[in-house]
Order: sequence, then C-alpha cells, then structure tokens
Amino acid sequence: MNSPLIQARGLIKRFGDFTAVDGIDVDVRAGEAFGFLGPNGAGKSSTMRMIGCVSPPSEGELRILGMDPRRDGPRIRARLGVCPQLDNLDTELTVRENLTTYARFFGIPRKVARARAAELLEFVQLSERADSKVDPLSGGMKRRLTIARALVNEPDLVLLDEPTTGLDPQARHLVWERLFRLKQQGVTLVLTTHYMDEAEQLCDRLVVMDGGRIVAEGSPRELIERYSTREVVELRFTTDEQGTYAEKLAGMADRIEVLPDRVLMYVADGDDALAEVHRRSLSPSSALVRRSSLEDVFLHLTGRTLVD
Ligand SMILES: Nc1ncnc2c1ncn2[C@@H]1O[C@H](COP(=O)(O)OP(=O)(O)OP(=O)(O)O)[C@@H](O)[C@H]1O
Repeated sequence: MNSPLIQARGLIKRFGDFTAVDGIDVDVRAGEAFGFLGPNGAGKSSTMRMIGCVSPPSEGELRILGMDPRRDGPRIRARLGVCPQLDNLDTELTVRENLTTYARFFGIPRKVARARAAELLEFVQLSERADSKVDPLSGGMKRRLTIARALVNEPDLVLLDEPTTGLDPQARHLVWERLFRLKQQGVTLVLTTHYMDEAEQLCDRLVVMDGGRIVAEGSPRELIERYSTREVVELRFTTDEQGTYAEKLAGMADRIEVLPDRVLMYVADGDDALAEVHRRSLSPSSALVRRSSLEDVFLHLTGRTLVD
C-alpha cells in the first residue's frame, strides 16, 4: 500500500488558449496532509477539480487511488470526500438532513446514515444544531457542516478547497483543530490555501504554486530552511525613503526585501541585527523580530507577497 493516492506527471489544464495548470508533478501518500499553497489564480482550484474528477486534464498523467479519472471517475468519486471552495449546502434541509440526504447518493442505508450523521455532527461540534436549518448558521458552522458532509462516505481521501477562506480567526482555528484531528486519525487530506499560516499549521508537505507551475516543494520547515533565513527583522521608517534605508542595511543581512510599507532583513539572529540597526542610528519608527514563515519563502521565490 505504498503507492501514492494521487500521482500526477506533467499535468496540464488549459481553458482555450490559457494554461491554468502548466505541467505539474505531484505525489500524495496515504495518511499525509498535503497542501497546494499559492496566490489567487495560481491554478490550485483547477488542480483540485482535476483530482476531484470533475474537470478532465488537458494533458499529462493523473492517477487517483490507483485509477484513471478519465475512465474511472464515478468509482474514484465514490471514495473521495470533497469540501468545495464555496459551501453548497442544501438550505431547504436541516443540518442533519444535509448529511443523511447526501449519504443516500452513496447508497448508504438510512439507519447507518442516521448513526453516521450523529457521529459526524458530534465531531464537528454541531449536534445541538442538528434540527435547525442551514441559513441561520454562522460561516464557520457551515464550513464545519460541509466538512462533515465530505466525511459521510468514509472517504480514503478528503479534498478541501480553501477550507477557511472568509472565516474570522476564531472560526478558522476551530476548523483547523477539527482538520488536525482528522489528520491524527490517519485520514489523507489534500487542501488548497493562500494562507501561509494555514499551510504551516496543517500540511506535512506542500507545493508552492505560482502561475500554474510548482515553484517549490517540501515540508513547511524544509521550505523555510531552504529558501529563507532563521529570522526576519521587519522595519518601518517614517519617511517614504525605504529604498534609501534598504541600501544602508544591505551589508547587515543575508538578503533585504523592500515592500511598500516595510523593509525586511533576512538574518540568522534578529536581535543582533536590530541592535546593529540601532547602533548605526538608522531609527526605524517600528521594528519587529520574528521567525521566517512560508510567506518569506513565497516572497523569495516570486518577488511577491502571497496575499496582495
Ligand atoms: N473555467 C475556466 N475558464 C477559463 N479560465 C479559468 C477557468 N477556471 C479557472 N480559470 C483561470 O485559471 C487560472 C487559475 O484559476 P484557479 O481557480 O485554478 O486558481 P486558484 O489558484 O485556485 O485561485 P483562487 O484562489 O482564486 O481560486 C485563473 O487565471 C482563472 O481565471
């Protein structure tokens, strides 16, 4: 059972003349949480839709659970759990009915479906809302219900397209916590996100996508080690002359990035570097020392920030 659950080689998706996914190679192994990280338009959803067998690849090889989506779409889909980018819950039905009705599509007997719905509602902390309609639920509750629905058929592979986009911080943390539990139970998760903190929290391994291509691959820690320094000093100056200051800082860091609102110094030891900044009387209006993140990796690889 060591063969990957998802294997893509030279996978391409075109829409007319436009290439949304431009020849990517991906292996997802059983039990891991795998992420596609990238900004809007990077090609993440197009990739997920091919993996979900709802959008045929234009070119390249794709195998899901050892099968070919072009031939075995329905058999593959029966073993997938899908949480789409936008919740498409049935607003006419109650919370519980959203699960039991969905279970019928998989031919799950009514009694089993009811028991499973109760278990899943417990898991996503919605038992108390079982008989309420979907509309009055908060965004976070709807997301959790969509996740529960994706688990109704006890899938081998769960696909989550931007699981926490649009949620407030507290609701995001609750979703992360549930997904983390799933991961602990050995469920294979594949998710897309443009939040680097989400990728860092949840993903064992990820690919960074930009413009339809994979620009880096590894665990969050490996990527940070490979493409960034241990620490970053963020400096803001009162004048608009960040560029001038950046020149003065150049020799004091491994790398300098000048953003519209701040200058980033990439260094091994942030406190040392900041002390040197003050010694040279460069007087930033604010300064912050932090660990490198996937955001820094993305900036290094593409010259842009993830969320513009
Ligand atoms: N059905 C379609 N027809 C034409 N172009 C499309 C279609 N679907 C996606 N695209 C284009 O393909 C590119 C990649 O889109 P995709 O949705 O895969 O990106 P993404 O990384 O998931 O970004 P987002 O976070 O915005 O969903 C975008 O430029 C998008 O406009």
